[in-house]
Amino acid sequence: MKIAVLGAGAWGTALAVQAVRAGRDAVLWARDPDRAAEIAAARENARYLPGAPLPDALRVTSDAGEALSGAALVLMVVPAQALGRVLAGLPAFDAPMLVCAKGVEASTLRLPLEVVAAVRPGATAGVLSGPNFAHEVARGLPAAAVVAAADAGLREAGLALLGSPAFRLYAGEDPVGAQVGGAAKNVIAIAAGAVIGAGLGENARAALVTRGLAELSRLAVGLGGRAETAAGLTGMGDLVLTSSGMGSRNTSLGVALGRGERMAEVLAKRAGVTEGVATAPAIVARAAGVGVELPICAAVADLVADRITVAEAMARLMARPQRAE
Ligand SMILES: NC(=O)C1=CN([C@@H]2O[C@H](COP(=O)(O)OP(=O)(O)OC[C@H]3O[C@@H](n4cnc5c(N)ncnc54)[C@H](O)[C@@H]3O)[C@@H](O)[C@H]2O)C=CC1
Ligand SMILES: O=C(CO)COP(=O)(O)O
Repeated sequence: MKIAVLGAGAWGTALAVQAVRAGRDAVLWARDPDRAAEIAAARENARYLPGAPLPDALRVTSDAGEALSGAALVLMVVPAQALGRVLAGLPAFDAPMLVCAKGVEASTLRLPLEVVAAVRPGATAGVLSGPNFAHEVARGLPAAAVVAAADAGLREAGLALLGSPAFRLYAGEDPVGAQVGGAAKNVIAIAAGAVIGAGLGENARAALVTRGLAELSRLAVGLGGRAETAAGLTGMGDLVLTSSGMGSRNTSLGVALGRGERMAEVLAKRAGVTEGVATAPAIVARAAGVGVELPICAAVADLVADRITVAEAMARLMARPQRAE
């Protein structure tokens, strides 16, 4: 059985390695032919996932038709802001897909599966999400994630095709909650990093992570998802992982901002995507549309737009009216 992995960043590369480990015929698609050739020749994705050798059986191509031909499952692993454009440019395919991006499309305020529905109406799609740093999955270290989809066949196929002893997959029936968790945790992680960078302490970080969880839970419910999903791998699990240390790009960006660096300087130094930056204002606007307030995400949106400092953002959050937890 073949799995096509579209997007050769860190996570796409790690998932392609995982697909081979799970016994599948895996093909990794990179949009740039030179990059695809470079990865195939070096047997390593030196730019996005250095130090992770690629198994011989993994094929790398820049031809999307070749990647998709005969695939039983497609993993969409381009960043959230590129998902719609990439989907629109693909040739026709029938295989179900799992979107692995975590974010909200800034131009439309859509969650990833809403992007799929708009660009590829009728496609069977779900999400793969959970606390998973790419480099650890590539090494085969133990990890768990959720295949969340409305379609039972896709949930079963995802678990059967991609799971392995070190990559434990759970079926999830709340794709909305899973997508909100994946998107919001990136934003909250920026806040968590920012307070650490600014020297505001571990108490502040724990408070932000916990109240951030309340934000993502409220929004999941506001968009038709389930509150309890927030307590699972795609909510609390990923929020804890992402907010815990410099292994996260979102947290490390927050730390740099907390230390007083400007956004332009921070972004200029990084090669990969930091999803929380574009998602912060988008998720706040999307939540406002359903009457849900996200004060921490709103503070991050102001922070990444260089409108306030970390100290000002924290002061604003601390000055909110007292209320029941
Ligand atoms: N890196 C990780 O540990 C994990 C990442 N994710 C999510 O997976 C998604 C992809 O992240 P990474 O693989 O880490 O990204 P990355 O930063 O390692 O690489 C970005 C990839 O996206 C490609 N790309 C950028 N703009 C594009 C465009 N307009 N069209 C097509 N391709 C484009 C780049 O060429 C590159 O291959 C994100 O939504 C991220 O939140 C999810 C779980 C783990
Ligand atoms: O999604 C991730 C972990 O689950 C990766 O987080 P960062 O994008 O912050 O590195």
